[in-house]
Amino acid sequence: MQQYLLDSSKDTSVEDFQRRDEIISILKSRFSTYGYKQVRTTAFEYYDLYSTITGTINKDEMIKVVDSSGKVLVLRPDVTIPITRMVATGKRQVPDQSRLFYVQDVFRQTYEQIDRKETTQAGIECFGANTPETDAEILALAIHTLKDLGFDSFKLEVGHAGFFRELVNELNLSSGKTEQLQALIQSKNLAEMESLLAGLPVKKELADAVYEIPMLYGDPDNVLGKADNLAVNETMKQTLTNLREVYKVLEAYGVEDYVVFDLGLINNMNYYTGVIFQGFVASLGKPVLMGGRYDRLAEEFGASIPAIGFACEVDSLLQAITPQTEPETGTEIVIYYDNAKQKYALTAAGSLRTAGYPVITSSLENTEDCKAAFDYQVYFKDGKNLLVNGDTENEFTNEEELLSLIEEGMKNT
Ligand SMILES: N[C@@H](Cc1c[nH]c[nH+]1)C(=O)O
Repeated sequence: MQQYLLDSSKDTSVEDFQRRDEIISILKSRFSTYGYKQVRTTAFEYYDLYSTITGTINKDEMIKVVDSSGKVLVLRPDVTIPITRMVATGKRQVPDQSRLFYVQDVFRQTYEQIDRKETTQAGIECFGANTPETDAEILALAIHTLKDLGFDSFKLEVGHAGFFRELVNELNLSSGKTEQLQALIQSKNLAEMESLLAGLPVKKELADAVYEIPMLYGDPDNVLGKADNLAVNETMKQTLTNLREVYKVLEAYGVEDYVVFDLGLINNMNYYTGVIFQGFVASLGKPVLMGGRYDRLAEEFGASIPAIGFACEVDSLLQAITPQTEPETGTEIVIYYDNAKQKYALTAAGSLRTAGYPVITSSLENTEDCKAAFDYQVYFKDGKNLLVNGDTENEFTNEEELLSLIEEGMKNT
Protein backbone atom coordinates (compact mmCIF):
# COMPACT_ATOMS: atom_id res chain seq x y z
CA MET A 1 0.00 0.00 0.00
CA GLN A 2 1.15 3.55 -0.74
CA GLN A 3 2.53 5.04 2.49
CA TYR A 4 1.99 8.75 1.84
CA LEU A 5 4.94 9.63 4.01
CA LEU A 6 6.20 13.04 2.95
CA ASP A 7 9.07 13.47 5.36
CA SER A 8 10.21 10.25 6.95
CA SER A 9 12.51 12.04 9.37
CA LYS A 10 9.61 13.76 11.11
CA ASP A 11 7.71 10.91 12.70
CA THR A 12 9.12 10.79 16.19
CA SER A 13 9.44 7.49 18.02
CA VAL A 14 8.69 7.14 21.73
CA GLU A 15 12.41 7.02 22.62
CA ASP A 16 13.30 10.04 20.49
CA PHE A 17 10.35 11.95 21.84
CA GLN A 18 11.55 11.39 25.40
CA ARG A 19 15.05 12.53 24.51
CA ARG A 20 13.72 15.60 22.67
CA ASP A 21 11.60 16.42 25.67
CA GLU A 22 14.63 16.17 27.95
CA ILE A 23 16.66 18.46 25.67
CA ILE A 24 13.81 20.96 25.54
CA SER A 25 13.33 20.98 29.29
CA ILE A 26 17.08 21.55 29.85
CA LEU A 27 16.96 24.50 27.45
CA LYS A 28 13.80 25.93 28.98
CA SER A 29 15.21 25.79 32.50
CA ARG A 30 18.42 27.49 31.45
CA PHE A 31 16.59 30.22 29.51
CA SER A 32 14.43 30.86 32.60
CA THR A 33 17.47 31.36 34.82
CA TYR A 34 18.52 34.27 32.60
CA GLY A 35 15.10 35.88 33.02
CA TYR A 36 13.35 34.73 29.83
CA LYS A 37 9.59 34.06 29.68
CA GLN A 38 7.96 31.75 27.16
CA VAL A 39 5.76 32.98 24.30
CA ARG A 40 4.13 31.44 21.25
CA THR A 41 3.38 32.83 17.81
CA THR A 42 0.82 31.58 15.29
CA ALA A 43 1.73 28.82 12.85
CA PHE A 44 0.07 30.57 9.90
CA GLU A 45 1.30 33.96 8.77
CA TYR A 46 0.41 36.20 5.83
CA TYR A 47 2.75 35.63 2.92
CA ASP A 48 2.72 39.39 2.35
CA LEU A 49 4.36 39.99 5.72
CA TYR A 50 7.42 38.05 4.65
CA SER A 51 7.45 39.19 1.06
CA THR A 52 7.61 42.87 2.01
CA ILE A 53 10.11 42.77 4.87
CA THR A 54 13.70 43.51 3.96
CA GLY A 55 16.15 40.94 5.18
CA THR A 56 13.60 38.15 5.36
CA ILE A 57 13.55 34.53 4.23
CA ASN A 58 14.00 33.70 0.58
CA LYS A 59 10.49 33.51 -0.95
CA ASP A 60 11.17 30.11 -2.51
CA GLU A 61 12.03 28.68 0.90
CA MET A 62 8.61 29.44 2.40
CA ILE A 63 5.84 26.85 2.42
CA LYS A 64 2.63 28.40 1.14
CA VAL A 65 -0.95 27.56 2.02
CA VAL A 66 -4.13 29.06 0.57
CA ASP A 67 -6.99 29.71 3.00
CA SER A 68 -10.68 29.45 2.14
CA SER A 69 -10.86 33.12 1.10
CA GLY A 70 -8.01 32.69 -1.34
CA LYS A 71 -5.44 34.54 0.80
CA VAL A 72 -1.93 33.16 0.56
CA LEU A 73 -0.47 32.21 3.92
CA VAL A 74 2.85 30.68 4.87
CA LEU A 75 3.70 28.23 7.58
CA ARG A 76 5.86 30.08 10.13
CA PRO A 77 9.23 30.27 8.33
CA ASP A 78 11.01 32.06 11.18
CA VAL A 79 10.31 32.94 14.80
CA THR A 80 12.44 36.06 15.24
CA ILE A 81 10.30 38.07 12.80
CA PRO A 82 6.88 37.34 14.41
CA ILE A 83 8.27 37.85 17.91
CA THR A 84 9.69 41.20 16.85
CA ARG A 85 6.26 42.07 15.47
CA MET A 86 4.69 40.97 18.78
CA VAL A 87 6.98 43.24 20.77
CA ALA A 88 6.85 46.16 18.31
CA THR A 89 3.08 46.21 17.96
CA GLY A 90 2.15 44.85 21.39
CA LYS A 91 -0.38 46.67 23.48
CA ARG A 92 1.76 46.25 26.52
CA GLN A 93 4.29 49.02 27.00
CA VAL A 94 7.68 47.51 26.20
CA PRO A 95 9.66 47.57 29.40
CA ASP A 96 13.32 48.58 29.24
CA GLN A 97 14.12 45.04 28.35
CA SER A 98 11.89 42.26 27.15
CA ARG A 99 13.29 38.75 27.35
CA LEU A 100 11.27 36.12 25.55
CA PHE A 101 11.84 32.47 24.69
CA TYR A 102 10.04 29.94 22.52
CA VAL A 103 9.98 26.32 21.46
CA GLN A 104 8.30 26.20 18.07
CA ASP A 105 8.36 24.44 14.75
CA VAL A 106 9.77 26.35 11.83
CA PHE A 107 8.90 25.49 8.22
CA ARG A 108 11.34 26.09 5.39
CA GLN A 109 12.41 24.19 2.31
CA THR A 110 15.94 24.64 1.12
CA TYR A 111 17.78 23.12 -1.79
CA GLU A 112 20.35 21.60 0.51
CA GLN A 113 17.79 19.92 2.75
CA ILE A 114 14.79 19.30 0.57
CA ASP A 115 13.39 16.57 2.84
CA ARG A 116 13.65 18.65 6.01
CA LYS A 117 10.83 21.10 5.83
CA GLU A 118 9.97 21.12 9.49
CA THR A 119 12.41 21.69 12.35
CA THR A 120 11.96 22.60 15.98
CA GLN A 121 13.73 25.68 17.30
CA ALA A 122 14.17 26.57 20.96
CA GLY A 123 15.36 30.13 21.12
CA ILE A 124 15.53 33.40 22.98
CA GLU A 125 15.11 37.01 21.92
CA CYS A 126 16.25 39.94 24.06
CA PHE A 127 14.74 43.34 23.17
CA GLY A 128 15.66 46.80 24.34
CA ALA A 129 19.41 47.00 24.85
CA ASN A 130 22.38 47.36 22.59
CA THR A 131 25.50 47.13 24.72
CA PRO A 132 28.54 44.86 24.61
CA GLU A 133 27.35 43.52 27.99
CA THR A 134 24.04 42.39 26.48
CA ASP A 135 25.77 40.77 23.51
CA ALA A 136 28.20 38.97 25.80
CA GLU A 137 25.40 37.80 28.09
CA ILE A 138 23.57 36.23 25.13
CA LEU A 139 26.75 34.52 23.94
CA ALA A 140 27.43 33.32 27.50
CA LEU A 141 23.88 31.94 27.66
CA ALA A 142 24.41 30.07 24.38
CA ILE A 143 27.60 28.55 25.82
CA HIS A 144 25.84 27.74 29.10
CA THR A 145 23.07 25.82 27.30
CA LEU A 146 25.56 23.77 25.28
CA LYS A 147 27.39 22.92 28.50
CA ASP A 148 24.10 21.94 30.15
CA LEU A 149 23.42 19.53 27.30
CA GLY A 150 26.63 17.71 28.16
CA PHE A 151 28.82 18.80 25.24
CA ASP A 152 32.39 19.39 26.32
CA SER A 153 33.93 19.87 22.93
CA PHE A 154 32.11 22.72 21.22
CA LYS A 155 32.84 26.15 19.81
CA LEU A 156 30.90 29.32 19.37
CA GLU A 157 32.00 30.99 16.14
CA VAL A 158 31.50 34.73 16.42
CA GLY A 159 31.54 37.29 13.63
CA HIS A 160 29.95 40.61 12.75
CA ALA A 161 27.31 41.20 10.08
CA GLY A 162 28.63 44.71 9.46
CA PHE A 163 32.21 43.78 8.59
CA PHE A 164 31.53 41.86 5.39
CA ARG A 165 28.58 44.08 4.42
CA GLU A 166 30.63 47.25 4.64
CA LEU A 167 33.47 45.83 2.64
CA VAL A 168 31.11 44.59 -0.06
CA ASN A 169 29.37 47.98 -0.18
CA GLU A 170 32.69 49.50 -1.10
CA LEU A 171 32.85 47.12 -4.07
CA ASN A 172 29.52 48.33 -5.57
CA LEU A 173 28.49 44.87 -6.79
CA SER A 174 25.14 43.71 -8.16
CA SER A 175 23.06 41.67 -5.70
CA GLY A 176 23.72 38.52 -7.76
CA LYS A 177 27.49 38.98 -7.56
CA THR A 178 27.26 39.81 -3.83
CA GLU A 179 25.40 36.56 -3.20
CA GLN A 180 27.93 34.62 -5.23
CA LEU A 181 30.79 36.16 -3.28
CA GLN A 182 29.01 35.53 -0.01
CA ALA A 183 28.61 31.83 -0.85
CA LEU A 184 32.30 31.53 -1.75
CA ILE A 185 33.41 33.23 1.48
CA GLN A 186 31.10 30.98 3.47
CA SER A 187 32.58 27.84 1.92
CA LYS A 188 36.09 29.34 2.13
CA ASN A 189 36.52 28.62 -1.59
CA LEU A 190 39.65 30.69 -2.20
CA ALA A 191 40.32 29.47 -5.74
CA GLU A 192 36.93 30.56 -7.09
CA MET A 193 37.06 33.76 -5.06
CA GLU A 194 40.28 34.69 -6.74
CA SER A 195 38.88 34.26 -10.24
CA LEU A 196 35.63 36.05 -9.36
CA LEU A 197 37.51 39.01 -7.88
CA ALA A 198 39.92 39.13 -10.82
CA GLY A 199 36.98 39.60 -13.20
CA LEU A 200 35.50 42.52 -11.26
CA PRO A 201 36.30 46.18 -11.84
CA VAL A 202 37.42 46.81 -8.24
CA LYS A 203 40.49 48.42 -6.69
CA LYS A 204 43.26 45.95 -5.92
CA GLU A 205 43.38 47.06 -2.28
CA LEU A 206 39.69 46.17 -1.85
CA ALA A 207 39.90 42.89 -3.74
CA ASP A 208 42.85 41.87 -1.54
CA ALA A 209 40.88 42.71 1.60
CA VAL A 210 37.90 40.59 0.47
CA TYR A 211 40.24 37.73 -0.39
CA GLU A 212 41.57 37.79 3.17
CA ILE A 213 38.14 37.43 4.82
CA PRO A 214 37.98 33.61 4.87
CA MET A 215 41.34 33.63 6.67
CA LEU A 216 40.00 35.80 9.48
CA TYR A 217 39.22 32.78 11.59
CA GLY A 218 40.50 31.51 14.93
CA ASP A 219 41.92 33.06 18.07
CA PRO A 220 40.04 36.36 18.69
CA ASP A 221 43.08 38.57 19.38
CA ASN A 222 44.81 37.22 16.33
CA VAL A 223 41.79 37.70 14.07
CA LEU A 224 41.16 41.23 15.32
CA GLY A 225 44.83 42.09 14.80
CA LYS A 226 44.73 40.94 11.15
CA ALA A 227 41.31 42.53 10.54
CA ASP A 228 42.54 45.95 11.72
CA ASN A 229 44.67 46.19 8.59
CA LEU A 230 41.70 45.41 6.35
CA ALA A 231 39.20 47.87 7.81
CA VAL A 232 38.85 50.31 4.93
CA ASN A 233 36.38 52.71 6.54
CA GLU A 234 35.20 54.00 9.90
CA THR A 235 32.17 51.67 10.14
CA MET A 236 34.38 48.62 9.67
CA LYS A 237 36.69 49.88 12.41
CA GLN A 238 33.66 50.28 14.69
CA THR A 239 32.60 46.66 14.11
CA LEU A 240 36.03 45.55 15.29
CA THR A 241 35.87 47.81 18.36
CA ASN A 242 32.46 46.32 19.12
CA LEU A 243 33.82 42.77 18.88
CA ARG A 244 36.77 43.71 21.14
CA GLU A 245 34.40 45.06 23.79
CA VAL A 246 32.16 42.00 23.64
CA TYR A 247 35.15 39.71 23.94
CA LYS A 248 36.35 41.55 27.05
CA VAL A 249 33.04 40.82 28.78
CA LEU A 250 33.19 37.19 27.61
CA GLU A 251 36.53 36.95 29.40
CA ALA A 252 34.84 38.27 32.53
CA TYR A 253 32.29 35.44 32.18
CA GLY A 254 35.24 33.04 31.91
CA VAL A 255 33.92 31.48 28.68
CA GLU A 256 36.59 32.70 26.24
CA ASP A 257 37.92 29.18 25.65
CA TYR A 258 34.69 28.29 23.87
CA VAL A 259 34.89 31.25 21.51
CA VAL A 260 36.56 31.59 18.12
CA PHE A 261 36.16 34.57 15.81
CA ASP A 262 35.16 34.16 12.19
CA LEU A 263 34.79 37.36 10.22
CA GLY A 264 33.74 35.34 7.19
CA LEU A 265 30.70 34.07 9.08
CA ILE A 266 27.49 34.83 7.25
CA ASN A 267 24.22 33.68 8.79
CA ASN A 268 21.13 32.53 6.91
CA MET A 269 19.04 35.56 7.72
CA ASN A 270 19.67 39.01 6.30
CA TYR A 271 18.24 40.95 9.23
CA TYR A 272 21.43 40.92 11.28
CA THR A 273 23.17 44.21 11.95
CA GLY A 274 25.81 43.43 14.59
CA VAL A 275 27.43 40.47 16.31
CA ILE A 276 26.47 37.14 14.70
CA PHE A 277 27.32 33.64 15.85
CA GLN A 278 26.87 29.91 15.32
CA GLY A 279 27.45 27.03 17.74
CA PHE A 280 29.22 23.87 16.56
CA VAL A 281 29.66 20.60 18.46
CA ALA A 282 32.34 18.05 17.61
CA SER A 283 29.98 15.31 16.43
CA LEU A 284 28.03 17.29 13.82
CA GLY A 285 29.08 19.15 10.69
CA LYS A 286 26.36 21.79 10.83
CA PRO A 287 25.53 24.44 13.44
CA VAL A 288 23.32 23.43 16.36
CA LEU A 289 22.51 27.04 17.21
CA MET A 290 22.70 30.38 15.44
CA GLY A 291 21.81 33.96 16.12
CA GLY A 292 22.87 37.55 16.27
CA ARG A 293 21.96 41.17 16.75
CA TYR A 294 19.16 42.60 14.60
CA ASP A 295 18.61 46.22 15.60
CA ARG A 296 16.59 47.32 12.56
CA LEU A 297 13.99 44.59 12.24
CA ALA A 298 11.48 46.33 14.56
CA GLU A 299 11.51 49.29 12.14
CA GLU A 300 9.55 47.08 9.74
CA PHE A 301 6.74 47.26 12.31
CA GLY A 302 7.05 50.98 13.03
CA ALA A 303 9.16 50.77 16.17
CA SER A 304 12.77 51.27 17.05
CA ILE A 305 13.92 48.47 19.36
CA PRO A 306 17.42 47.03 19.38
CA ALA A 307 17.46 43.26 19.79
CA ILE A 308 19.63 40.16 19.85
CA GLY A 309 18.79 36.46 20.08
CA PHE A 310 19.56 32.94 19.00
CA ALA A 311 17.82 29.68 18.25
CA CYS A 312 18.91 26.11 18.99
CA GLU A 313 18.04 23.49 16.38
CA VAL A 314 16.49 20.80 18.55
CA ASP A 315 16.61 18.15 15.80
CA SER A 316 20.33 18.74 15.26
CA LEU A 317 20.97 18.59 19.02
CA LEU A 318 19.12 15.29 19.14
CA GLN A 319 21.29 14.00 16.33
CA ALA A 320 24.46 15.18 18.06
CA ILE A 321 23.74 13.78 21.51
CA THR A 322 24.37 10.08 21.75
CA PRO A 323 22.00 8.49 24.23
CA GLN A 324 23.83 7.76 27.50
CA THR A 325 21.10 5.83 29.25
CA GLU A 326 17.96 3.94 28.37
CA PRO A 327 15.00 6.27 28.31
CA GLU A 328 13.07 6.40 31.55
CA THR A 329 9.80 4.52 31.15
CA GLY A 330 8.50 4.46 34.74
CA THR A 331 7.12 1.38 36.44
CA GLU A 332 4.50 -0.09 34.16
CA ILE A 333 1.55 -2.08 35.43
CA VAL A 334 -1.02 -4.19 33.61
CA ILE A 335 -4.28 -5.16 35.28
CA TYR A 336 -6.07 -8.27 33.97
CA TYR A 337 -9.53 -8.99 35.20
CA ASP A 338 -12.40 -11.44 34.92
CA ASN A 339 -15.47 -9.57 33.78
CA ALA A 340 -17.20 -10.25 37.09
CA LYS A 341 -14.48 -8.18 38.79
CA GLN A 342 -14.36 -5.37 36.25
CA LYS A 343 -15.51 -2.69 38.70
CA TYR A 344 -12.81 -3.54 41.29
CA ALA A 345 -10.14 -3.68 38.59
CA LEU A 346 -11.04 -0.35 37.02
CA THR A 347 -11.28 1.37 40.40
CA ALA A 348 -7.85 0.01 41.38
CA ALA A 349 -6.44 1.21 38.04
CA GLY A 350 -7.78 4.70 38.79
CA SER A 351 -6.12 4.74 42.23
CA LEU A 352 -2.77 3.56 40.85
CA ARG A 353 -2.88 6.21 38.12
CA THR A 354 -3.67 8.86 40.71
CA ALA A 355 -0.58 7.65 42.57
CA GLY A 356 1.40 8.31 39.36
CA TYR A 357 1.86 4.81 37.92
CA PRO A 358 1.29 4.12 34.21
CA VAL A 359 -1.42 1.44 34.10
CA ILE A 360 -3.22 -0.34 31.31
CA THR A 361 -6.21 -2.63 31.86
CA SER A 362 -7.49 -5.61 29.97
CA SER A 363 -10.34 -8.10 30.32
CA LEU A 364 -9.03 -11.65 30.47
CA GLU A 365 -11.87 -12.68 28.22
CA ASN A 366 -10.64 -10.84 25.16
CA THR A 367 -6.87 -10.54 25.58
CA GLU A 368 -3.86 -12.72 25.67
CA ASP A 369 -1.85 -12.43 28.87
CA CYS A 370 1.36 -10.69 27.65
CA LYS A 371 3.08 -10.31 31.01
CA ALA A 372 6.61 -10.04 29.63
CA ALA A 373 6.11 -6.44 28.56
CA PHE A 374 5.25 -5.12 32.03
CA ASP A 375 6.99 -4.73 35.39
CA TYR A 376 3.90 -5.75 37.37
CA GLN A 377 0.90 -7.89 36.44
CA VAL A 378 -2.20 -7.56 38.58
CA TYR A 379 -4.94 -10.19 38.32
CA PHE A 380 -8.49 -9.66 39.51
CA LYS A 381 -9.80 -13.20 39.05
CA ASP A 382 -12.92 -14.89 40.28
CA GLY A 383 -11.07 -16.90 42.86
CA LYS A 384 -8.37 -14.49 44.06
CA ASN A 385 -6.46 -11.25 43.48
CA LEU A 386 -2.79 -11.63 42.62
CA LEU A 387 0.19 -9.35 42.07
CA VAL A 388 3.06 -10.80 40.01
CA ASN A 389 6.47 -9.17 39.76
CA GLY A 390 9.05 -11.39 38.07
CA ASP A 391 9.17 -14.60 40.13
CA THR A 392 7.38 -13.07 43.11
CA GLU A 393 3.67 -13.58 43.59
CA ASN A 394 1.55 -11.95 46.31
CA GLU A 395 -2.12 -12.19 47.05
CA PHE A 396 -4.00 -9.07 48.08
CA THR A 397 -7.53 -8.41 49.26
CA ASN A 398 -8.05 -4.72 48.55
CA GLU A 399 -6.66 -1.71 46.72
CA GLU A 400 -4.65 -0.36 49.69
CA GLU A 401 -2.82 -3.66 49.98
CA LEU A 402 -2.10 -3.66 46.26
CA LEU A 403 -0.67 -0.15 46.39
CA SER A 404 1.56 -0.88 49.36
CA LEU A 405 2.83 -4.13 47.78
CA ILE A 406 3.81 -2.20 44.65
CA GLU A 407 5.46 0.55 46.69
CA GLU A 408 7.30 -2.05 48.74
CA GLY A 409 8.43 -3.84 45.59
CA MET A 410 9.70 -0.57 44.11
CA LYS A 411 11.80 0.12 47.21
CA ASN A 412 13.51 -3.23 46.82
CA THR A 413 14.46 -2.75 43.18
N1 LIG B 1 15.76 33.14 13.61
C1 LIG B 1 17.15 32.86 13.35
C2 LIG B 1 17.90 32.60 14.64
C3 LIG B 1 17.83 33.79 15.54
C4 LIG B 1 17.10 33.96 16.66
N2 LIG B 1 17.32 35.21 17.09
C5 LIG B 1 18.16 35.80 16.29
N3 LIG B 1 18.46 34.94 15.33
C6 LIG B 1 17.26 31.65 12.43
O1 LIG B 1 16.32 30.90 12.30
O2 LIG B 1 18.31 31.41 11.86
